Amino acid sequence: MQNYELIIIGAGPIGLYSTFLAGLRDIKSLTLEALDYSGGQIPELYPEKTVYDVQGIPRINAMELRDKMEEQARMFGNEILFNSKVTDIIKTDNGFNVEVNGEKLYSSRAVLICTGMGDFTPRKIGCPGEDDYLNKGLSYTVKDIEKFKDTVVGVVGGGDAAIDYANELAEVASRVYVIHHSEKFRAAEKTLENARKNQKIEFIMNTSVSKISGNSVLENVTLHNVNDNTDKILKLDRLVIAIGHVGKANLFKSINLETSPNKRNIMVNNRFETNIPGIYAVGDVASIAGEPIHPLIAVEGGDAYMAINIIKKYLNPEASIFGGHSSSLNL
Ligand SMILES: Cc1cc2nc3c(=O)[nH]c(=O)nc-3n(C[C@H](O)[C@H](O)[C@H](O)COP(=O)(O)OP(=O)(O)OC[C@H]3O[C@@H](n4cnc5c(N)ncnc54)[C@H](O)[C@@H]3O)c2cc1C
Repeated sequence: MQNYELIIIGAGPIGLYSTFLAGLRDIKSLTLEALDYSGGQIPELYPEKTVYDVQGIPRINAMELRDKMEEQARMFGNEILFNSKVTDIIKTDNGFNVEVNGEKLYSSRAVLICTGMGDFTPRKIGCPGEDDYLNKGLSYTVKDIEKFKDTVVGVVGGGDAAIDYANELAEVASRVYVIHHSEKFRAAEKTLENARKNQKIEFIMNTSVSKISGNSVLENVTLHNVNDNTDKILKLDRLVIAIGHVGKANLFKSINLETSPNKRNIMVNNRFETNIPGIYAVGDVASIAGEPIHPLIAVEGGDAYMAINIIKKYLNPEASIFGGHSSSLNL
């Protein structure tokens, strides 16, 4: 069995930054990622978008940012393994055994959980036809925007992902319908305002999709108005269902990590410690002292910096909590 000081679970933005920071603090770490690429939500949910709110980078394509984060993560040679889904964490006398893909074991003294929103299982509507038209006009994300050129698209949802997608799709599609089951939105006000001003976007409120139909590809959706109980058919070329993901924070059966009431976040204190000594959590998966963290790369990157310094002190009580300024290094 291979031994490490620290095992980092997840190579999303925060797992990648934690990997770099572990190298910076001279911690022998292994990062385990379920997918066969890094970046978490970036490649899965918004590869084509521009990011504006990372310190010192006025604007950057999300995938370019991911590439730079992976380059930074590899700076000190800390290992990253893909296709390695952590399926269990088992407490031992000296730390933990970490089970990958149901069998292979690695051991470490500490574990940092950076599993974000989990393994990206999309939440389904659950209506007839949903499974039949997957990848035949129906998708849960927008990965290749060119495929939507000159099409009529329906976007289901009222959160950030749905309204972001509607704005993005309106740049290439001929018409975009936002189909939302209520009158209230969870999306950021500015994004919603932009969508409302866009002539190509039409909002269909208080409406759910009750059936998806077509021949070899998706052609129609049946819309059910939840207020007056009427149905109507809408002709579409494509449908994007963006109503969130089914995430469960603690998938590790041998340890009893404290989670939020909805089971989507792991509870940590302001030192990013979970209820199990030696196991830490940071990034979108963590909830600090019961409060949600701002789901932002810059904010959670700062948290990862703190967490790694705290882990350094846990691994070596003689070490200083502050590792010094990176500008003093001569790399
Ligand atoms: C549409 C959209 C736009 C956004 N725009 C911005 C923006 O402009 N600026 C900004 O700062 N933030 C933005 N965000 C938020 C930002 O992407 C997240 O805050 C960030 O991705 C959180 O990183 P993370 O590493 O905690 O989690 P994630 O990105 O969710 O990554 C978690 C990783 O862990 C892996 N994983 C999960 N379970 C396991 C397991 N058991 N074993 C191994 N690996 C596992 C997953 O495969 C994934 O790669 C946006 C998010 C969305 C959805």
